[in-house]
Amino acid sequence: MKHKRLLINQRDQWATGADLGRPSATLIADAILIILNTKWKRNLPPGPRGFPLIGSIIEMKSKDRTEDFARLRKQYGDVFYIKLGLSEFIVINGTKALQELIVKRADALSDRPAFMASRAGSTGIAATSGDLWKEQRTFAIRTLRSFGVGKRCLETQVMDEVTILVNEIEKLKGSPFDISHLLSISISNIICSIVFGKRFEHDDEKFLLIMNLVHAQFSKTNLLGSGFASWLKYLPGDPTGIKESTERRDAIQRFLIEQIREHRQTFNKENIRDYIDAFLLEQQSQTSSESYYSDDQLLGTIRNFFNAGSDTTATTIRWAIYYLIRNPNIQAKMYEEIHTVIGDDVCPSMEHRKGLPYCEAVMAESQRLGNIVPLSVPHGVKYDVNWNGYVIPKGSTIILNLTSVCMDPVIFPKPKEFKPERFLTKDGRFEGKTQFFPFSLGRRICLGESLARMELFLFLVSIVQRFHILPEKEGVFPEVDVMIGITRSPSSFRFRAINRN
Ligand code: HEM
Repeated sequence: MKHKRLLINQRDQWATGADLGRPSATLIADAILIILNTKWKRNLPPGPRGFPLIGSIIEMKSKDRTEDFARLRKQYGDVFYIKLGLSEFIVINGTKALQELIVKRADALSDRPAFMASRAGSTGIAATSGDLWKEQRTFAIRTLRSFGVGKRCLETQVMDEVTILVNEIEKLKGSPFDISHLLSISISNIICSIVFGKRFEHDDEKFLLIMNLVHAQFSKTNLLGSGFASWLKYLPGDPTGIKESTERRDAIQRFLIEQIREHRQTFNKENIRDYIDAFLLEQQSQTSSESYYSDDQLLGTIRNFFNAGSDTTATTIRWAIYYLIRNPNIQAKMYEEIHTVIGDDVCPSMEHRKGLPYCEAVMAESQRLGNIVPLSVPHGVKYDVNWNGYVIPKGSTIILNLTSVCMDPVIFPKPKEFKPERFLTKDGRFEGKTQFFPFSLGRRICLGESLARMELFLFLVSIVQRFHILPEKEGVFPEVDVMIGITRSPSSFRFRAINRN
């Protein structure tokens, strides 16, 4: 009702302006009215009025888009329309609207917007749409599963990396350090083993450089900016960071091309070692020249796995460590549970998960408050969708405001506080709230979710089992700046890890 009333108000205002027919009205004013009336006739969801060419760019006042969207949501409701530059966006807020649109209207709202496809060269899984995306996603899920993803057998591989990480931390003998590099190499090694069939050492300078580029790609890339202001790349300088982002992407790509070349040289169809081999085998079996299994497609897909599979999980664990240092009582409670259920000498395994509801709650709360992918990844609209009397227009870009869920005070009272208990029932069982989607929802839901959940559990529980994690200086809690790109990540911070024995 609220939306409808607002829309009627807007219509009234616009109609009044048009009816006045002031003789002094300039050509530009006429053009504005035509554009505004066009919006009205299309029956779009309510939203700020905007100006020709720039749309409502002036509404984007904060460094953090989610703050702008929260303000606009209060004004226009859960689903609002905003034009930024020449591009049209529909921002979806709150559990109910996200489920109604992204899940129930999945057929129309599961594409990617055209600007993403052109940025990523229309290859891979994350930026593609239609039959190509469906085929590649299905192949990816099947193949990842055949290499253990979603199964218990992957646990040994993850635990090998956990053990190496814990030993590296041990070598520091409690002196302050920043875990970012160690963690990203450990986490990345898991997806590298599945995709390239190899892992990298913690002191491998070349690989560390690539990891830094991946982190910068996620924490600095302004995906929305490139959606509505791609023309800025033609201006001198690099006002939106698009050029820098493209350079990073090319450097990562050179590393990946090297991996593919090595695989081609040693490929043996009788011994399929990893994802690249599985793809090459499929490529050979394809007879049509229109095959979806092109070289570019292989590169695009492994770029998705390598990027998405490395940084997101490592960032989540860094948030969790940050919250545990700042909340010593919660850390103590988490350790107590691990100590009681697993003990200090047995390695954690996925089997322990059910017996560790408090640890589960700490992880869920770290994902919620860390809010790693605040606006998910934009979706595209395949055809006009009618929703609550409005039209979600074909060709517009959908923003899934996942922050509106993580920070919803009705689902999560006092949302800015770190309170794992909110994920526990009265009798202490873990209750993963169904209205909470850190991995997004609908057909595009993260395809690495089960791998990420396994990594989060085994890494975090192992770290807390072995070490008491403390601030760099006794009694001075770390403070971080929040870096917002595709992901929301903490700036680097140092802490001490003291062996509990
Ligand atoms: C805590 C860790 C992770 C989080 C929070 C996360 C979150 C997300 C989100 C929000 C999306 C966008 C979904 C949408 O478009 O609506 C996504 C997509 C994706 N994720 Fe993850 N992710 C994580 C880990 C991983 C891992 C480990 C992999 C490795 C396989 C992965 C692979 C992908 C891929 C390939 C897509 C694109 C899916 C598609 O477009 O069909 N992610 N992820």
